[in-house]
Amino acid sequence: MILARAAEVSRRYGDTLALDRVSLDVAAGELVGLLGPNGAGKSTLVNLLTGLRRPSSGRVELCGGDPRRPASRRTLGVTPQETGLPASLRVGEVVDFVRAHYADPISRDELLDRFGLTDLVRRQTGGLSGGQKRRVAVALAFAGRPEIVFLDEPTTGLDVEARHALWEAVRAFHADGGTVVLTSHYLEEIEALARRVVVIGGGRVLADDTVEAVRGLVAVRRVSLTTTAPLPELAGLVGVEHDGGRTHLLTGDADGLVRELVTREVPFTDLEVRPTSLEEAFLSLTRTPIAA
Ligand SMILES: Nc1ncnc2c1ncn2[C@@H]1O[C@H](COP(=O)(O)OP(=O)(O)OP(=O)(O)O)[C@@H](O)[C@H]1O
Repeated sequence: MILARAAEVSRRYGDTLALDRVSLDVAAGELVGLLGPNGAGKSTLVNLLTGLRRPSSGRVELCGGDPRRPASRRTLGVTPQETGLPASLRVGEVVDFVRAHYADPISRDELLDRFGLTDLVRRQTGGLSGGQKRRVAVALAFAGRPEIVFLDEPTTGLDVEARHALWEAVRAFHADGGTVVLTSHYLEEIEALARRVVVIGGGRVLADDTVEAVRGLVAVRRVSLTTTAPLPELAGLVGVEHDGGRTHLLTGDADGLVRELVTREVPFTDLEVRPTSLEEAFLSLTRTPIAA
């Protein structure tokens, strides 16, 4: 059963095309990571699928209906990228307030325990640290025993220990049959939780595959050299850039590329091989057509 679906969805904000004909199906029981750099369109996609915004064109569905209808959202839990908690309420009071919206909520103690918040139950949210607030915001998505949860960058601002505790809670929800869609800038984070990763860049789905396959796509290296000769056709190139007399070759197999440069007798000086950032890897993916 498909719980969330985007079909050829585009979304514009004025002149900005935030999503460009994106299609995505999330089946019940899946844990899907949306990976992409800043401004890729991840939050926009989450906002459309959770009914916070309308697509400019295309269709979105949540639990078989229009996400903007409250009935479709009954079994939905969301933690948006930014949340505001009522500063003067205690953690326990906020949890109870959210629980009160649902017919069969999880018990307060269980929710607090799952997210390691039991010690904070009497603390006013205004006095919590950024990481503590984030953990409360994520926990609230689970208050109504949702079938599907959308978590937009859930671990932003969390230290390593808190991040791992949160991953554990998400894994437990998923192990019980829950469906999760989470966004992240980090493949490592998605790898820790999901098998399926959807890479979004420039408002498009660049890849929708296993974490292992995507790791191969984004493990791009930059081989820089100075040469006066025109370059022959080289295998495995995902991008070429020129700047100030230097040529930068982006490739998934730097060793193979260097071997090829040598065997093809390309004259070069000042060879340099370095990893690209994920951001650069995404840019090269955006420029290179990738078989979906
Ligand atoms: N309300 C808005 N008004 C105008 N432009 C917007 C709005 N929301 C998003 N955008 C633009 O749409 C594009 C996609 O933004 P979005 O927030 O969906 O990306 P993202 O992948 O979630 O990025 P980040 O990782 O930085 O949160 C960006 O160019 C952004 O500036």
